[in-house]
Amino acid sequence: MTGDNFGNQSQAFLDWFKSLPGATFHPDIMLEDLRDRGAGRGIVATAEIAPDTVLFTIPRSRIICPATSELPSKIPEVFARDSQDDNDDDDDFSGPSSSSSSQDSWTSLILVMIYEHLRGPASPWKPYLDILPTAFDTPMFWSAPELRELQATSVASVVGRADADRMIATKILPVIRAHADVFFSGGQEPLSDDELASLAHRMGSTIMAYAFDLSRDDDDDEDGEQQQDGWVEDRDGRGVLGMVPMADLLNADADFNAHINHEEGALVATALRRIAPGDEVLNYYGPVSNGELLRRYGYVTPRYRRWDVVELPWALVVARIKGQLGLGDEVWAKAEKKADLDDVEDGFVIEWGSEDPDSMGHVDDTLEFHGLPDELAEQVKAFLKALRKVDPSGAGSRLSDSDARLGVFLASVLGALEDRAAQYPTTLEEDMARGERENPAGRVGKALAVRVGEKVLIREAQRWVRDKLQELGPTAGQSDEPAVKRQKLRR
Ligand SMILES: C[S@@+](CC[C@H](N)C(=O)[O-])C[C@H]1O[C@@H](n2cnc3c(N)ncnc32)[C@H](O)[C@@H]1O
Repeated sequence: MTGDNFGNQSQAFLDWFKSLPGATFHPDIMLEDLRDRGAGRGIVATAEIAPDTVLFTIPRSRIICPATSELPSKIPEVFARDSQDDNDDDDDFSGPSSSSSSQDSWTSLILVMIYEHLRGPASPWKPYLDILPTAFDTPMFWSAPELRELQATSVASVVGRADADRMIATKILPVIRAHADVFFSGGQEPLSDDELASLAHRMGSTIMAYAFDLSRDDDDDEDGEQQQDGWVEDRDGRGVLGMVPMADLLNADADFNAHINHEEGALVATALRRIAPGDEVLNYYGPVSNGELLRRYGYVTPRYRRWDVVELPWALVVARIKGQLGLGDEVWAKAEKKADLDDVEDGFVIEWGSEDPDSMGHVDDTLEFHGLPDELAEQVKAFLKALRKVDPSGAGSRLSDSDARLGVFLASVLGALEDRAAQYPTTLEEDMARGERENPAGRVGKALAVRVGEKVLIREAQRWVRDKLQELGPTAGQSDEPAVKRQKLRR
């Protein structure tokens, strides 16, 4: 694309990066304009790259964080150590934030980023700050009609705009107002509250999509090998957060070819496998659903569907068990008391059960439903056991053998999944037809992709349950739903 400053800013950033003492940048990679596929800037290989090649190195001293910015030395009381030790409510930009004035790793970095931004050319990170985004596609910035397109998806209830507004009002604006001489030291006009709040939103969203968790130590992961616990995402929003120039220019997918090693003095990007000329160098943001990817990063990809999730409320399962066994509230309450569970989970996560990427960053492309959560089965089992005791001649008499109990469990979950699907105002078929008819671009297209992904997951979970019911025999769970052969889905 021509006629804008995009290429010049990329070049200025690259020149600046290469000039940093201790930084390295492999000659066979380059920054690329990927806006035509909605991916901003990215890094691509210009020649074949061998596995384990060091792609670039960022000295820790060049990361933007409270330890490297001069801001904490100017307002030490705000960054006092003991106020940052408390990470309990250190959720993320849109998550719950304590009402106290103490700063956490999110708000500390937001303050640092605002300070460095307001310094303009005086900031040592100016060429880097110039290429960070000013607008976002995360639902935090969507209009009401756009948000409605998210329907009953997992992301709809966790957009977090109000929490972010509250955090900015209680932890960011008061600090800037109290230290206006520090934040506006260049003699510029102080910004209004609205301007500052919008700047804080911008920095918070940048951190959400770009910052790295610097407290992660993967010394034993120096060769990019899979760690004992599997792949760890680079940004989990806890610990010490920092903005890592160049590392955060890597886009990501569920199938990826590069990894950022957190070494003592530097962060080092290495190739996990051979990268062909023209291929994009891709990082890994963790096994997150497309809904979560949209919430944090503002994009979706077909491959991330493998980690999609749907929350199944316990109340839907309970309603189906009660309906099936003809139980009133009173008997159910007695069973609940009898079951005497420490915690009754009020929802369960339905997911495909897909594997993590292998040690070279590969995932296979099949989507296959692997089963219901064990915790859901355990909780239903505990209630059915209790029912046998509190209502032995009624519901209990229909729960005497294990197949009967399994049938009730499966049929209830099948019904609950149907009720969960009905919470979305449109069906999967309607969504797919709309996708084919309109192929909507932008935010509406992303919302459609998230809800189609969730509805396909529900449909496949239903197929799996029907198969299990079928195996139990024709009368199991008194389901009159036809059995449908489970199929493997291909991307
Ligand atoms: C860490 S940054 C990566 C660099 C970014 N492309 C840029 O131009 O600054 C993360 C952001 O890049 C974009 N991104 C990352 N991976 C992507 C992908 N596979 N497809 C589309 N956009 C992607 C999203 O906007 C995301 O919020």
